[in-house]
Amino acid sequence: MENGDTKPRRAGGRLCCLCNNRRAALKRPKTLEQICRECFYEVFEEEIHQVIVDNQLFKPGERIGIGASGGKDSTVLAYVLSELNRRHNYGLDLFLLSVDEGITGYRDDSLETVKRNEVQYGLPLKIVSYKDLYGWTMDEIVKMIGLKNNCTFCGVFRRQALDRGAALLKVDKLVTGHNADDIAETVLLNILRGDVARYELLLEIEQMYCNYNRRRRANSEMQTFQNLNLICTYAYFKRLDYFSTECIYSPNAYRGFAREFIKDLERMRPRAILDIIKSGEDFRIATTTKMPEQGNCARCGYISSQKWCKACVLLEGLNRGLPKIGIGRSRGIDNDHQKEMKRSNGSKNIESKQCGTLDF
Ligand SMILES: Nc1ncnc2c1ncn2[C@@H]1O[C@H](COP(=O)(O)OP(=O)(O)OP(=O)(O)O)[C@@H](O)[C@H]1O
Repeated sequence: MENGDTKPRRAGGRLCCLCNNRRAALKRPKTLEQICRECFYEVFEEEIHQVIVDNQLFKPGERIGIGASGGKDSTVLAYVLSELNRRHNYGLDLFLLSVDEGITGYRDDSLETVKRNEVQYGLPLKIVSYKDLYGWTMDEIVKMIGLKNNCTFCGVFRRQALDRGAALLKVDKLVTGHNADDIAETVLLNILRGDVARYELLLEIEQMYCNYNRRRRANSEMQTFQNLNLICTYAYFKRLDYFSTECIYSPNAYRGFAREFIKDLERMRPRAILDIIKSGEDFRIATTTKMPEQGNCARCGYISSQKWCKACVLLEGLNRGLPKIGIGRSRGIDNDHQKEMKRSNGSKNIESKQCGTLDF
């Protein structure tokens, strides 16, 4: 995600619109009100609390995993959730869950931040690694396939690794720190790609709160996301300990363009991001459009609309030295595999290896 660690702009010498007492420190994009730091903390935290309550996201006694990358969003999420859990007596058992993709000089450093967060917030931490789950680190994958398409491997493996880690922790739900900017980018990118099926699936998956329901992500009703600038401001004012370096393997120019475009729009109209998300939510797919049917991967059991899930397809390609299998639009294992095997004259049985070494 974009590094937005800019110092928040001062809102002149005006008084806070909410308390009428302290000096205003920033402007809220939603209401354009000038507010002070203390009122900002309260509004920011209570907005999240309200969404949790309105959508009955959690039940007392539940075990909740927090996807912790060490970045600002998940650090703010972990901090705010543990504060709210205490303040409002949610009665939740919170855990940090990190995925080590095996990216030297990036993830190893950010994991050090998460280890400090473990102590600072008193939340137990579980780390699962691509090496243990799939037998490959991202460093090794990039060595084999180069920089092009490496984000596809990383994204697919991470999504599944988070689910596997959640199963190991026996959590009832997994929450991630996707912010409003991430969601708006995804809405825009999928419209630009004309990929409606993926669009719906991503909207479902890339929500700040995903209900974790063993091997299957249920539809979440959570539809409110905090804006990236506000998250940066919150982390900056609160002096939270987070890691803010960009991944060394993520050139992803197309997403970068969408990000810059959205930022420009936001500068002109602060509500732009929320409006893009709203449009995404209101977007209805024509009933004549064929949607993928969701089932389970025949090999590892993970949620999949194809015979094999994307992670198994990609992993098979890596293990066979045919890493292009499964890259690009999802046409299913049979199609991709046949093409790649034709090219390589291969004749091995595709269903020969298990996906990863850990079971659900
Ligand atoms: N390696 C990881 N381990 C655990 N959770 C992760 C990991 N990478 C991403 N996530 C989860 O997915 C969310 C969105 O991912 P994204 O790639 O935008 O994260 P980031 O920019 O590295 O960090 P952040 O979103 O925390 O600022 C994160 O907030 C986090 O909850």
